Amino acid sequence: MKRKVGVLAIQGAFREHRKVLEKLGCEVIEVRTSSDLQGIEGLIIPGGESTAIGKQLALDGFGEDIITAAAEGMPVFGTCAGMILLSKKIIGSEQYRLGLLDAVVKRNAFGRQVASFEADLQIKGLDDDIRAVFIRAPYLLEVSPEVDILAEYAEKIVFVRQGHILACAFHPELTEDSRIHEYFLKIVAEYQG
Ligand SMILES: NC(=O)CC[C@H](N)C(=O)O
Repeated sequence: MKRKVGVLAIQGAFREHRKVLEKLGCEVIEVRTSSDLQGIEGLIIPGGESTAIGKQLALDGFGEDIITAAAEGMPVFGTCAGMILLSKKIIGSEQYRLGLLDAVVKRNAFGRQVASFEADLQIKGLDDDIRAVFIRAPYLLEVSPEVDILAEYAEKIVFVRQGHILACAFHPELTEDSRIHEYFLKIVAEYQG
């Protein structure tokens, strides 16, 4: 049986995530409304523009339904804008957020000069480095003790796991290396059997 994984498809890099998940043998559901959440075993929130995605989540209880599904055990993986949307607190912004990750996030945090860059990251639990693509990336300023830090770049927190919630500041869907998605699928298997 194929794993059924949802990708939030409001705005941003959802097609790229879809491709990686399909390559890994998943059935991919593009999630645009609450009813699309039915039957999915995990959800990816892509990079893009967190304010635009958040505005849609704030409508018709869509975000609340994602929070409920996560509370019932559905793993959620947020990348870049997705990490912002998962965080409990966004510095300097009152925009909508899901708050599933006990962390404080800073948007566009690496500054204008280095708005986009690539770096090799050492990831906890992986043998070889990952080439990570950062695009106007956020980083986490603070995390609670329940949050496991999986990678840092320039001493900033850029990849974390809190139980079945996974978040990274970079774009794992833009490189050929699919180990980050595989890591998420392991969490899905762990929580959904
Ligand atoms: N590549 C991205 O997802 C950038 C995130 C964007 N800076 C935001 O705040 O939403």
